[in-house]
Amino acid sequence: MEHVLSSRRFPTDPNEYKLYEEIGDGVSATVYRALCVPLDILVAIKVLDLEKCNNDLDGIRREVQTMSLIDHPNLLRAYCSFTNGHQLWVVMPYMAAGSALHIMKTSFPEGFDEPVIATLLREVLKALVYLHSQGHIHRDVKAGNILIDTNGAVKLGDFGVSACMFDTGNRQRARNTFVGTPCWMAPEVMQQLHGYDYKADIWSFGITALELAHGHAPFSKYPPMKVLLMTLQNAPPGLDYERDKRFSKSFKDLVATCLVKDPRKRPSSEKLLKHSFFKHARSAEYLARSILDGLPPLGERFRELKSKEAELLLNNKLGQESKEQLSQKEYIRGISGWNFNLEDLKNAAALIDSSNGTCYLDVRENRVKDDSQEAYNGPEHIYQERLNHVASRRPEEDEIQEVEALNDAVSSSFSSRSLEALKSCFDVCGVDDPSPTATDSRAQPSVGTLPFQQLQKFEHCKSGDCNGESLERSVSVPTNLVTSGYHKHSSGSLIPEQVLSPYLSSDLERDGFRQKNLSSRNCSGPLLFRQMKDSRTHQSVAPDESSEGKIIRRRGRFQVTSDSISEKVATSSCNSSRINLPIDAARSSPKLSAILPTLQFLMKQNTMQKEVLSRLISSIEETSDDSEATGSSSYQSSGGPAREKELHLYVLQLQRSVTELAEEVQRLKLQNNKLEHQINILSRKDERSSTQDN
Ligand SMILES: Nc1ncnc2c1ncn2[C@@H]1O[C@H](COP(=O)(O)OP(=O)(O)OP(=O)(O)O)[C@@H](O)[C@H]1O
Repeated sequence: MEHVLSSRRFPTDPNEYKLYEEIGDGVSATVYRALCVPLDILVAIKVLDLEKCNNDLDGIRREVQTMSLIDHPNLLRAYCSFTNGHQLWVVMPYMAAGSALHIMKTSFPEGFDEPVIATLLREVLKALVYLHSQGHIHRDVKAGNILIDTNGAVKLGDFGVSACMFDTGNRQRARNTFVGTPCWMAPEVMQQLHGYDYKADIWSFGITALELAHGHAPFSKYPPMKVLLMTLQNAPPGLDYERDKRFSKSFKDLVATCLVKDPRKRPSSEKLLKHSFFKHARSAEYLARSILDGLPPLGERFRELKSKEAELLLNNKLGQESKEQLSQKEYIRGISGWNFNLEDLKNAAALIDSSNGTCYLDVRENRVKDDSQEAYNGPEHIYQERLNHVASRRPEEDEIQEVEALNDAVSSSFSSRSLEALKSCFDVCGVDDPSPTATDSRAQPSVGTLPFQQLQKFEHCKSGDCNGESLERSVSVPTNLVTSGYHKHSSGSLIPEQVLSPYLSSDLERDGFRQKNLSSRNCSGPLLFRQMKDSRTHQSVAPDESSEGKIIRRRGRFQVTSDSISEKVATSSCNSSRINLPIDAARSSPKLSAILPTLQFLMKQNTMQKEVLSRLISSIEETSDDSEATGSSSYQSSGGPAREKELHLYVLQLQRSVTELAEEVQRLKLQNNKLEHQINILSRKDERSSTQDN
């Protein structure tokens, strides 16, 4: 049926659709049930406000193309997409039962039974196997994105047109209102120390399994900051052998297999599909029978959820909203957003109420404690948890220290922008377009059918400075998708040096790949600024013209036009697209533009020095331990007091070095904080001046 539908031409004129009720909303979009009038087919239309994401149309175009190449029965693809005024409409199959999250919220608040979970997860996993084999990372696997049709068909949705936007545009401005809960995010994505790859989806898959089992994701009641710290510092969540008696050993094993902190130790999606747990999976009819029977219509359920949310908002306005409710509200909205801002998180940290005894940070061990987490952990983790558990409440000074330590932990865990993480970012396109050719993606018919011209027009009108060449550049991007599976692609705006190829299995391969791709990566999307790796980056973004490509400055972002784009320039353009601060500053004052790169460079240096010093300290400590051990044995054998004295002196010397190094670390930390503070002031100044300009 779907194949028949997809071979039909869906109109790209909004007047040909009749919008009915709202059936969903996310961070960036509202989804409606609608009728395609000429075809007399019910569809779902995702409506995105392009005006709110003024700086990533290129990303959207790119994703529209990517989406055109996706074709799998378990993936929700688009019939077509087009602009309507300042909106982007994405027309897709209507999944009448809604998302697994909506179904749970309505009828299964405690989670589904195992055969249902196995059936849902198997279908999702099939979609992931396909995506990964195509070189994509979904990055937003969660119950809210598992869509179900009335016949029990399951599709993984949300390729995050939204995500692109919120990486760079409105999200950043609106972040105080919409900071998602990072419950599904893999630790390596949060840290961004060594990059991440398709294994990040496996982690999210494991979290989704827990979500389907309990009715909510682990830590979902906590504010984002706490979730991040718990994910990073605690043992991975899991099914508890006591609490989750109703689940089989194989389910527990599946979850434990996915939720391993080291991504290299997680299985591939293909391997996971062979897990014995999926023997419990049943048919689509079974699913329809067991969870869809008697469900109220989707629109009605959605309205109910919205009114719950409105209630929470009202409580919030009255000043009675607890942090827990806040987080829950975001959860109900189904926000996951791999998109975080350090300041938001620090603010969230400041809000953490450690007095309730449920969660606190052990300053000595730098770990977040959570009474509830035990419930999620397998027995092997519980001992560790117990070790860290401090039963009594602590005095107020300790609490202040906790927040400071929390901030410290965050600063050391994340690079300054590492939490502006990435989200899945597929867009959709007309499925009735002929396949694009491998050799010339510019000739892709989707460009014609899809509203690239409209998007281009839109962008042109908005910015008034686009010469259209950048459009061509973006159009050429997905060629490698078609030509080879060995190119890496993620479903969204990536940090290419951070996102690793799904095909690289060993560490060696990964490292080699990362090295290689530092210079040769595809930079078509909004990328994270690689801090001061190349000081020319800054020089190249300042002028409006460069020798190697025309750089267009647009609302604090830069774009390189296609003519004679060298990779270097493209890289700097992409990178600079994320340097909100320096670029904004540059716009308002040339002096600031001169200072900021230096400040950032210093910050980066400090971080690096901190790392080197920490390594030095630990190696000195090791040496010191060794020498102590050797010392005592030689003392026993020789019994010479001279030797003892010598060793004692040596130990003292080492201790002094350690103290000095610790002081140095402290000094650098302080310096770092000052710099961060200065940058914040400058950025605020800049914001003020740009508001005045406007
Ligand atoms: N094709 C569809 N049929 C039925 N319901 C849908 C469909 N697409 C989306 N929805 C509903 O709308 C909700 C929001 O859609 P979607 O996740 O695509 O928006 P979003 O802005 O990208 O959200 P987020 O970024 O928060 O995940 C979904 O959780 C789902 O409940």
